[in-house]
Amino acid sequence: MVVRGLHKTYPGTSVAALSDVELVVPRGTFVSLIGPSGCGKSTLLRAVAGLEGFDDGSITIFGATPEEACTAKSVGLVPQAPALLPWLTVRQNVELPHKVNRRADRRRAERERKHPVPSSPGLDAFADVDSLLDMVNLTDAADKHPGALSGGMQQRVAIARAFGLRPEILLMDEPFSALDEFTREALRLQLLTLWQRMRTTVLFVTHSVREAVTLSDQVVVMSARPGQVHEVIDVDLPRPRGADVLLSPQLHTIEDRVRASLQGAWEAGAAPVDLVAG
Ligand SMILES: Nc1ncnc2c1ncn2[C@@H]1O[C@H](COP(=O)(O)OP(=O)(O)OP(=O)(O)O)[C@@H](O)[C@H]1O
Repeated sequence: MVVRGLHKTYPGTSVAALSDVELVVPRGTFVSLIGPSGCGKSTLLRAVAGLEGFDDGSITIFGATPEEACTAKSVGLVPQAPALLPWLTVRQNVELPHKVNRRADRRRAERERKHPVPSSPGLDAFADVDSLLDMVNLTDAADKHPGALSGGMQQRVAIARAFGLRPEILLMDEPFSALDEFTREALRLQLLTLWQRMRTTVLFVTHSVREAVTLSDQVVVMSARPGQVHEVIDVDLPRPRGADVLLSPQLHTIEDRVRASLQGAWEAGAAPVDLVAG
């Protein structure tokens, strides 16, 4: 996925939400977006999803425009609040998109024949709902309705459903932000395990440095006013990332680099553009 020179100013505002944003998310990688509040992370994600127009620049999702990718159902979105259908069970919620869109399933199978996902020998197993539910520890809750689940469990259902559709790119907009820290940590590790099996291309918005570094191949630090890419930091930690990696000094060193970059990004955007001019 490639973003070139993206500009976006919301009607009625004077400062650009996004200005000259450049971003490359290589196929099969996990990339996080992090930055101060208001730097345009959600705007960028929504533009990639085809939900938000932009004034200038381009977005190409493995050869398609966001609108084409949306029509082809090759973009997945996991929002902050899991959008589950309350009258369906967990299993039915995960199965539903396959039932209503068999054509997208066929397109996906064709795409995966052309671009086999690396290091995913067990990928086919995850097309089946039982394996997906098992991966997110929801086997025992398969026949329950969302109302009977905790917030963390509901978000796991949404994540299983999104990965099960195997989109070309999965956009995740702070999916754990409403959860307590303990649940968040557990879900982060489950997402890490799931992703390491599936290798779906992911663009992930977060406010958590720990989350970004633990999960990602690259962390994109954004600055605000206007929203721009401040720095791209490679997370060259080995995968799979087990306890040895997650507790390693290297991980803490990268976290410190991201924190320093965030400080620089905050300082870069701290003086509002219109005040600087005055
Ligand atoms: N619908 C809108 N109309 C006008 N301005 C908007 C709209 N949506 C967002 N903005 C502005 O665009 C800028 C970027 O907002 P956006 O929500 O993308 O930032 P963000 O980095 O996702 O913020 P946060 O981390 O707080 O979720 C902000 O200045 C915000 O006020």
